[in-house]
Amino acid sequence: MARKFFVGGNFKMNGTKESIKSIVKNLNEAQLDSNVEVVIAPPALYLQLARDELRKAGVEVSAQNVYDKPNGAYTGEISVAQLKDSGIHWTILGHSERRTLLGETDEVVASKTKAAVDGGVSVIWCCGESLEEREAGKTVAVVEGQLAALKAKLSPADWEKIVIAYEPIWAIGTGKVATVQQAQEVHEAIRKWLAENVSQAVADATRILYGGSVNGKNCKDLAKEKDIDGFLVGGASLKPEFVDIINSNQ
Ligand SMILES: O=C(CO)COP(=O)(O)O
Repeated sequence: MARKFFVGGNFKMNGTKESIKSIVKNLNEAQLDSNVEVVIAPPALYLQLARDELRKAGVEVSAQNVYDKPNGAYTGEISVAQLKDSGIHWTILGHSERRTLLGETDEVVASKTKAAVDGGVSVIWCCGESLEEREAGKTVAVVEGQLAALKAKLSPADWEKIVIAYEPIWAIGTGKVATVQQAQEVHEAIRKWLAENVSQAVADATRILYGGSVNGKNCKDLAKEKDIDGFLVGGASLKPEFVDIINSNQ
């Protein structure tokens, strides 16, 4: 079954009104492969701005995080309903920066993912191992543990709203991209896990993105791999080369 190539731009805590307008203008004017689904994830404060400025079919705006409670006394948080109310239908969840810097556990990430999906917001769910875990030969076990915590909270139909992003922590923002083989190996393991633990249909349909120092130069080789269905891009999504990454599967 053909999986539509997917490219996400995670701006993280970067950008100003001016720079985000300029990135969106660049996308509006670019020639983008129409077979690719694109989402850009600016900081929460600029979600509405990005949405208002976007004129491009096939490009959507995503949050970088959402809370799992519907409303109430949760200072600083944003609910799924508030995203929907602002026309935002995607969120990233479980990014390693939130897991490591903000202490989000597998269970918290799973609970937020469930809340998003239940509220009709699709999720780019991130997983990945640290350098220490990779060197100890634990990569697949770590990722499978993260997947198992997610599965515990989801019903089988929920997986339709999930895109998985495999982001080895040691490759994020370091310029140290996983080799094509390293990435493909983990993507294949994730797909196998889905087949064995959820269903063959979900394994066949779920997009698995690679993230970690993807740029305009290394994207084409990675995109050729059979289990790499797109990218989650940090630094390079703020630059004009993001267009080359979007078009890397042509
Ligand atoms: O964390 C990432 C995307 O979510 C990857 O970041 P970089 O592309 O900057 O390495």
